[in-house]
Amino acid sequence: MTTSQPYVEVLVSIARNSAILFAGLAGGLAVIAGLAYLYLYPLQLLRFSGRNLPGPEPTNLLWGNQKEIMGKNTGDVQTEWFEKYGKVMRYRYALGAQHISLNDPVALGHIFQHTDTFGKMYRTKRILSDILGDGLLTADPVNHRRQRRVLNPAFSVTAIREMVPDFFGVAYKLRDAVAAEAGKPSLDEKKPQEVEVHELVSHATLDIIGVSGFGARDLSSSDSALGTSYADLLTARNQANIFDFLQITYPAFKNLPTKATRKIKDSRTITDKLGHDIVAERKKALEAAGDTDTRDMLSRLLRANMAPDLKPEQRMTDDEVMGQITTLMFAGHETTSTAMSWALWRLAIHQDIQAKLRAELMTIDTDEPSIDALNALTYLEKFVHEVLRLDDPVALSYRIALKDAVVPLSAPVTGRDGSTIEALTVKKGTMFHTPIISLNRSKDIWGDDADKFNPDRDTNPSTQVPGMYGNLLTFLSGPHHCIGYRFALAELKVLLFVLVRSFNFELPAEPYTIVPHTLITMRPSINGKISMRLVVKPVAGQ
Ligand code: HEM
Repeated sequence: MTTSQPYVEVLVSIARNSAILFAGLAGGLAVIAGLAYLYLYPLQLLRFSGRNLPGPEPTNLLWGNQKEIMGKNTGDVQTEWFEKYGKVMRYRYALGAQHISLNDPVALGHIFQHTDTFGKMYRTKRILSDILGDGLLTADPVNHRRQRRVLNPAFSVTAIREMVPDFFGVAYKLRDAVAAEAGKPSLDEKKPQEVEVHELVSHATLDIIGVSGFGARDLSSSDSALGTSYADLLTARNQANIFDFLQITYPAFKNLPTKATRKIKDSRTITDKLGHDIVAERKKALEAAGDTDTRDMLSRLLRANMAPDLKPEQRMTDDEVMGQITTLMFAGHETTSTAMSWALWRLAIHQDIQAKLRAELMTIDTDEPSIDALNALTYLEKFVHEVLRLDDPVALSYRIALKDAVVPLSAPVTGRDGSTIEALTVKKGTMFHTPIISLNRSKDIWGDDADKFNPDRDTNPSTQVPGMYGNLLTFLSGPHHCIGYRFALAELKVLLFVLVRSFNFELPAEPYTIVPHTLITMRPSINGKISMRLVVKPVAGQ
């Protein structure tokens, strides 16, 4: 026996044990991978009620079709798929999630109408309620009905008519800000000065919601504590990372203190405190004899909430009232600034349309027409409609079946197995992906030139769409339809009236690629940064 023999034995034994360990690990991993595969694909598919529907095959086991969806502008890939597979299809999201996606007006109308059967998804509500609190966007169906009833008078035709002078006040400030930027010398002498219009418009829409929403002037100013804490909330939301998404999807990650959640929590504390002060102050103003400045939405809401004929159980709590402040800022600010920026972009591309619109606006002989006078301008109405059709700021919505249900269809579809599907029978938990923008761009509804920007098109197509406005789903339909749609239309018209009479909007000499960047709204972006830069020239004689 040599002295090296024990070492050899030890080495052989280590190698044997390592091999066993390695085989064990590899086996364990194979079992996990097998279970993951079963979970990600066959099990999810088996449980899914839309498995017989046509649709694209998943291109990746883990991500399903999500990479193709994320790789294009929102709604574009779905629009292509609807043309290929029909108005009702299924596709797969990350981690095996199966979605039914619809472009059928009858099915969409049914889903948006029946809010007790088809609700908002938990994760969407969770993102929003962390930021906004207990407002209309996040309320469950029973509280939603109660809140909506109290809020309705604040959005009536009369209420909007009375708010329009405040819209003009902000619009003329915006005009001055645009003129100041346009008048600055260009940093590059070969190019005319460009104006960052999205930022300026965004300040204006925040100021409009501040003053018309709750009598708070200059929300966009850095001196406004509420405006600043709200801006911090949005920044934190935009900085959310993979851990934040895990928190939303999997409750186990709920208490993980990420940078974004900490920032949201801190800003919420400030926003809540300021919101409380605003509510207390508006209540006091309402109770004070002779108070006349109560045309803002919060005052109207409080008045409706304090009405003697409203039963105590129908009233909103103070927290709910406060939740409406952030909800209105959020729902009413980014949406309209996005629509307005895309409107200016369309004008810059189509100089003929801009000239025609300006000619109509110039026929008005006052600087502050009433909303009725603006509504009588037919080309302005057609232009706004076309922007809201093609450049719809809220391009997508989601719903989940809260119970087993049957969804009617406008026409039968052929299943993968060749059978005819007259109506969709879905199980509780089925997720619906509803790309609003695809219906707005549907060739079946708007004709072969549906992709073309054409304000002169007939806004009354033969297929009726169950939307609140102009056969579009832009403001959705049913009990959750946008409560602010009249407000938004009036605001867009006032801003266009002031800006287009004052300036000509043009594309930069070397146009940038401006693409929609979707995070709830489809804001314009240049090279990944939210932005829209245009050349702005004063209109002669103005
Ligand atoms: C062009 C501008 C706007 C667009 C495209 C738009 C679009 C929408 C859409 C699609 C929804 C439904 C979301 C869903 O349930 O999935 C919605 C809801 C809502 N919008 Fe708007 N909106 C706009 C402007 C406004 C304005 C100006 C306000 C307030 C002043 C506002 C307040 C709200 C509120 C509070 C809700 C929740 C309604 C509910 O669930 O009952 N929106 N909006």
